[in-house]
This record gives sequence, C-alpha cells and structure tokens, in this order.
Amino acid sequence: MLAFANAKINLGLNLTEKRSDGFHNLETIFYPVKINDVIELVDSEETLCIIKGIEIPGNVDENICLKAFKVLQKDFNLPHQKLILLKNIPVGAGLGGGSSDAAFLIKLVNEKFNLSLSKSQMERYARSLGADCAFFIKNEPVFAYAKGDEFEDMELRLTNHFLVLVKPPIHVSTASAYADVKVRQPITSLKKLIHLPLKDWRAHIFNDFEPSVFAKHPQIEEIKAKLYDADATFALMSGSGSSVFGIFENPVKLQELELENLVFYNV
Ligand SMILES: C[C@](O)(CO)[C@H](O)COP(=O)(O)OP(=O)(O)OC[C@H]1O[C@@H](n2ccc(N)nc2=O)[C@H](O)[C@@H]1O
Ligand SMILES: Nc1ncnc2c1ncn2[C@@H]1O[C@H](COP(=O)(O)OP(=O)(O)OP(=O)(O)O)[C@@H](O)[C@H]1O
Repeated sequence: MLAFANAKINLGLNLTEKRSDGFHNLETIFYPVKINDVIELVDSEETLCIIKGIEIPGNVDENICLKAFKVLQKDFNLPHQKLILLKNIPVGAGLGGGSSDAAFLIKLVNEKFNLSLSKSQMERYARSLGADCAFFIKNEPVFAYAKGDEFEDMELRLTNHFLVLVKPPIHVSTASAYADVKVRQPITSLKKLIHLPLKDWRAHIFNDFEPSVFAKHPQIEEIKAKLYDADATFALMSGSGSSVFGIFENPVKLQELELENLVFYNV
C-alpha cells in the first residue's frame, strides 16, 4: 500500500512570541505543493525502515516514519511492517518533507489496518511528532497559529499562477534557525494580509526567519532577488529555509531564470 506525501510552502511566517516551553507561537499560511515522497508499507518479519532517493542525514532508526509507526503501535496491535520511503523532497529545506512523511504514514496505517481514526485523532498523533506534522493530515491551504499546529480553514488557490521553487545546496536545521530569530508582534495579522491582491504581498507579507538566515547564507537572499528580477510577483523563503519560492503571474521562461537548483515548476 502506497502514500504520496507532498511538501508545503509557507506563504508568510510571523514569529509572534517565544513561549515558556521553548517553542514559538507563530502565524503562517501553509500551502501544499506537488512534490512528493512515496511511502510503502509491506508486511514483514520485523519493523524496519528502508530509505531510497535523497540521502537523509542521521540514523535510519531515527527516521520520523518509524517514530510515527511506533507511536501508533503503542495504542494499536499492529503487525510488523517494512516502511519503504522514497525521498524526493529536499531535506533541511523548509518544505516540511519529514513532517509530511509522518502525517502520511499515520493516514496510511489508518487505512491499511482499518483503525477508523478520525481526522482530529490523526492530527493529535501527528502533533505529538512535530509542529508541522498536523497540517499534512488535512493538507489544504490553512491559516495556522499557536506552534503552527492549530488551524483555520481558508479559501486560497494560486491556480492561474506559476510557482518556481529553488533549493540551494544549503541545509538549514529548523531548531538552529529558531535559536537565531527575533520575535515581533505584527501590526496586522497575516490572516487579513493574505487577502490583499498578490501584487501587494511583497510590501506586506514576510518570513521572520529571513533576516537571520540571509545573514548567515547570503546566497539564499540572492536567489530571492533573482526571482524578483525574473518578474516574480511575490518571492519568499519557505519555513526556516533554505528553499525559496517565486509566484509568477505569467509563464516563466526557464532559460531566462539563470538559477541553478531549480526543483519544481508547476501551475
Ligand atoms: C519553520 C516551520 O517549518 C514553519 O512551518 C515549522 O515551525 C517547523 O516545524 P517542525 O519542523 O515540525 O518543528 P519541530 O520538529 O516540532 O521542532 C523542531 C524545533 O524547532 C523549534 N520550534 C518548532 C516549532 C515552533 N512553533 N517553535 C519552535 O521553537 C523548537 O526548538 C523545536 O525543538
Ligand atoms: N523522513 C524524513 N525526511 C526528512 N528528514 C527527516 C526524516 N526523518 C528524520 N529526519 C530528520 O529531520 C531533519 C530535517 O528536518 P529539518 O527540520 O532540519 O528540515 P526541514 O526541511 O525543515 O524539514 P521538516 O519541516 O520536515 O522538519 C533531517 O536532517 C533528519 O535528521
């Protein structure tokens, strides 16, 4: 049985408060993008994880897919499974790949073993694995707040636009990016600002990770500038980086982009 775990981008990210538990309250818009990892569950003599595709730093036994499976195993009598992960989503990219793998693994186990878990029950399991994970249960554009794990539905479709995603060869660790940020209370909530016309986003919608990540990695800021040079209506780093996306109103001429490490181009 297979699952296709897609990535996300953050259309704006305000870090509003450092919490007493060490996490940060934030507001963001999660927007799913069609670049997928593939997860397969196969009956097996023992529970293990096999990774193909892009290399993931760290030990395979620490893979978040395995963690997600074990969390469910505690509550349900699940038989051993081989978890095969084909990794296509760049790692350390702010694209939520690991978080998506965990959420889609939960959905896959729910389906394969007829656990009859509701969406909110699956969200609860996902939330225990990482702040970004819960979003991928629903996997539709949402306004997210608190740790990024509470949601309000929203109507936002970028259809009729063109999305370019660039992932430079830089790994930004989420935890270290959070250690470097400055929090600020925005004057106007992103929930309101996102309804401005796309042409006005550049002046009003920000990612609060950009200043500190750009200071360490000027190459990421250069990519953003190149996307604007190429006529993007809006460009922003996703999550804690290092990937940057550009939203275009007209089809982009790839030849004119002069960007390496282009990973995604879609309507
Ligand atoms: C940057 C984003 O991708 C934006 O969507 C997310 O906030 C990251 O979420 P994530 O990768 O699921 O993060 P987690 O695995 O839960 O946490 C990794 C580390 O990031 C920090 N962290 C994460 C989420 C949050 N709201 N505040 C934090 O301070 C914590 O130090 C935590 O130990
Ligand atoms: N299935 C997985 N996919 C990607 N990374 C994973 C996975 N399982 C564990 N990891 C660990 O998570 C780290 C990547 O997380 P990090 O937060 O730095 O990057 P990210 O691109 O923002 O991804 P995410 O939002 O999924 O956490 C990897 O270096 C690896 O150690």
